Amino acid sequence: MAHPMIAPSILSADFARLADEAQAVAGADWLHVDVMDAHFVPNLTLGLPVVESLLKATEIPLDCHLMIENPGRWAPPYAEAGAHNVTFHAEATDDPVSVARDIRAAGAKAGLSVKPGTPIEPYLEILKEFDTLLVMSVEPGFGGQSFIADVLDKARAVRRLVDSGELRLLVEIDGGINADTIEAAADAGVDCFVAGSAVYGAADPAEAVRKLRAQAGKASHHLTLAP
Ligand SMILES: O=C(CO)[C@H](O)[C@H](O)COP(=O)(O)O
Repeated sequence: MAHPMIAPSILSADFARLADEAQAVAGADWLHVDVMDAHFVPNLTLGLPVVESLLKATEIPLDCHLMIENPGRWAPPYAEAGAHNVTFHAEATDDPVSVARDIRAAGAKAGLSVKPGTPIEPYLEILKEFDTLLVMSVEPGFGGQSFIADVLDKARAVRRLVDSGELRLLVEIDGGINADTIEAAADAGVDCFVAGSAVYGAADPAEAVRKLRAQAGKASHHLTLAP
């Protein structure tokens, strides 16, 4: 049985010390990299050059979350650079399937993300083209926001399809994940938990990763897929 996966979000890290901040969470499953373009979301973070440098600085697989417009243009280079996952937003493109195929062809896992207000039903048919569904549990753009529990219905719906064998992908959640919220998300069938402030705001980020993973492991749902 695979363990619950924890993906610390570098949005809450010190951007001047990213290599050290990656080292500080050495036991994490993935390092979640928030790419924001100040258009799709009202914040600006980092882009491909920083991801290329991070790839040289850490062995942790990079989970690149593109909160950007025009992912068809910008997503494949992250895959070519060596990112493990390249996730883009359903709301940012009219043709998510071709973006997913381009990401996979460039050698990465493809992820689809949905904002809290975006229903999952219109996308269920195309999820077979993806390796990960990233359910946003805050409005994308900023760390440190409160968890929106309503989105767990989307995780439950997709988990049912995975458990019944109709889909094969990881369910990931991002936003407001901490000691108070992670068990509810795990119970809903989430496989991978992104946590920014709960990890990098802790005195010992590596210990925070271990504690969150142990807490998620207490939930009734058990993973069936390896990462
Ligand atoms: O994608 C994000 C925001 O758009 C971040 O990954 C997310 O909010 C993590 O931060 P926190 O755990 O503090 O909520």
